[in-house]
Amino acid sequence: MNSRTLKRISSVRLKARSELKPEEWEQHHYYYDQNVVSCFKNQIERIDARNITREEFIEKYERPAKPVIIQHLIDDWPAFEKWTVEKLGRKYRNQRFKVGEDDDGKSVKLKMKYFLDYASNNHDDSPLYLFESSFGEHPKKKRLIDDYDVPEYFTEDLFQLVGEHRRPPYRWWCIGPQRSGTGIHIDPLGTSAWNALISGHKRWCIFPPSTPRELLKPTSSDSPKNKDEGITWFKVIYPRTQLSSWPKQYPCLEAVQYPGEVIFVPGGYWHVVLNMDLTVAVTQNFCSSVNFPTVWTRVVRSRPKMSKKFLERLKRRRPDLARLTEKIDVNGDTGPRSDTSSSSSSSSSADSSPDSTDESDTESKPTGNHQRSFEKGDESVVKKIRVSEQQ
Ligand SMILES: O=C(O)CCC(=O)C(=O)O
Ligand SMILES: [Fe+2]
Repeated sequence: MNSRTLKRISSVRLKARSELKPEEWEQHHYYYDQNVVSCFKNQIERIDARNITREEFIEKYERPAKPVIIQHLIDDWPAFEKWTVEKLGRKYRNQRFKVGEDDDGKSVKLKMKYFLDYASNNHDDSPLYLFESSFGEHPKKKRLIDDYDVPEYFTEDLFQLVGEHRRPPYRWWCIGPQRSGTGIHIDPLGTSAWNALISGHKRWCIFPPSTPRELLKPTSSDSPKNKDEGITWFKVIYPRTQLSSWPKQYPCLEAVQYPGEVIFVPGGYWHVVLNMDLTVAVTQNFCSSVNFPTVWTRVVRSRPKMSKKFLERLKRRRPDLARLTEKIDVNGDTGPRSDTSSSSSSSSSADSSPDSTDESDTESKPTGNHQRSFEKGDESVVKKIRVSEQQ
């Protein structure tokens, strides 16, 4: 690493992971372990988008909630030419991108030129991960939007109805150094996701929604300072999933995602990701008419203000779904929540108080050393909630 880079990285490391002393970033020597960044499993079904229409995809995969890797869905994206490390380093050289959050929930940012130097020249156990959700609102970074299109299978996007400024964050542009990743989690608000890989390789494990969190989540005794990191999961939990004693009803689906492939993660599924080499990807979460009943329940419970606006817009634009909300029992069980704190099963005050603000939201998108929140505008809110959840 260049000495300027090192200087910037030292300061960013301290802000993004205040619990780690400088020497603790490399304490496990994972850099020297080739095993964790290798994978020969291929347990997630693959399909070729050239032979499957949107309607077929919805009936065969989205409705039955089947995880699947889709080939040839994004072959025409300009991103394959535009998002090479060289070109990104030139076009966005001095733009600052989010690589983490500080203890107050504020974004920690780093210029592209420093991040790319760090990404290819660090020995960290779980390196910083560039995970940017607000590129759409930024004069220069918003040029990234021109380089991809939402794939045709995923074009229904009901949160669009509440407006760009009111909807929860929904798209993330990601550059992951080797060994960086996303700890085990369920995506927020019952949303499903697609994740499109432009370059590099991602190792995925996916588990059914019914898998008990106690089986899947590393604890502080497994790894006192790194329990939420993707690599920690692969070191600590993954080996257990491969034993004959692992419960058969919670199968581990493991696969490598290759460049050009899009993975579909249905709402409610647990998933964990490790970047096997330097990756560039874009991912979006969505509410469609298929996952609408679950998402609606979650929105009413944790974003009461947004749910009112959502219903108002649905009445005008999707009266069928507006009528459907009357039949949904929002107090019923919708399976595991998306929060990651092991102690938290309590519901937010929003559940019972219609006047409470959306700030009581407990649905965040927390992963590894980057916490992706589903809150817009005030990132500190999420941190506040996460703290209060753990009390
Ligand atoms: O590519 C990754 O790191 C996984 C991202 C993910 O699961 C998420 O953003 O929810
Ligand atoms: Fe996710």
